[in-house]
Amino acid sequence: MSVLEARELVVDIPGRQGGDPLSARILPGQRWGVLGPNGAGKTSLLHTLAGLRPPRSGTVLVDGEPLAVLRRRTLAQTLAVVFQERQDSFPATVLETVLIGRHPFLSPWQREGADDVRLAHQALDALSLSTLKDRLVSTLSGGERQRVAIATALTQQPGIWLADEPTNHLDLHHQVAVMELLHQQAEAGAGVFLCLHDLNLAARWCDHILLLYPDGELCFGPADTMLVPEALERLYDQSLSVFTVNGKPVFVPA
Ligand SMILES: Nc1ncnc2c1ncn2[C@@H]1O[C@H](COP(=O)(O)OP(=O)(O)OP(=O)(O)O)[C@@H](O)[C@H]1O
Repeated sequence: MSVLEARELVVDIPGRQGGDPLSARILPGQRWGVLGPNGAGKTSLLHTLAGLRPPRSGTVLVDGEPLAVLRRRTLAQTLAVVFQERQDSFPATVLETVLIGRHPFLSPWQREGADDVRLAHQALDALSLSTLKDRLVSTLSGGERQRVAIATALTQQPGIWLADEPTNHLDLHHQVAVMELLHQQAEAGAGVFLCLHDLNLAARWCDHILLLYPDGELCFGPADTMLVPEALERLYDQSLSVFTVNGKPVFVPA
């Protein structure tokens, strides 16, 4: 189990002055959803938390250690990133790609062992990809590639998930399956941090919400305190109608 912490973190958004510093801890078992309009800085925040982009100021810590002093290998054994965009041009099969999730645990030139292959097959099964295991990733549909990316992260068995729009390209059934999978990961002790565009997926599956405004203003807290129509209407500059289904709010454009 791992803790991801942002301490007085200001993300470096080119051309943006200021921005609220973020001080928050993503604890084991928590499911965070980041909401905000296009260009608000969700991806930049996620990349900064992953150590892929230097912050303008402040620190990111994993288990109390600043990213700057953590070995990349240790970080890769702890934290998985599912990117919004990816290049799958390298000619590799689905199984070979998913096995990349085991690489942080292998020494240089070490081949994957039986346990690594078993974990990869489990992940393929969880994402309904087993029948595609020998296909070249470059031949897959957008939604199938998205599921390969999530299966690769699952094979990594991370304590912290950073996923940028993990339901991108997915049909309704697979959106629900992926959100359920992330819920199970949290129940097993992972911290989950997601950028989302779908308010209703966030309302149903996230227990913490971070609202990110285009000028860098932010606020966060338990989901039921953040998913307030007035706040969301200001966030998206869009009037909303709200219904309640199974005890959860459902938002539709008014
Ligand atoms: N390398 C860069 N150079 C210049 N501008 C950048 C760079 N990276 C990000 N930006 C700008 O920073 C802002 C935040 O981008 P980011 O991708 O983080 O937003 P987002 O909230 O994830 O948007 P979306 O919902 O469209 O995915 C955008 O205006 C973007 O154009």
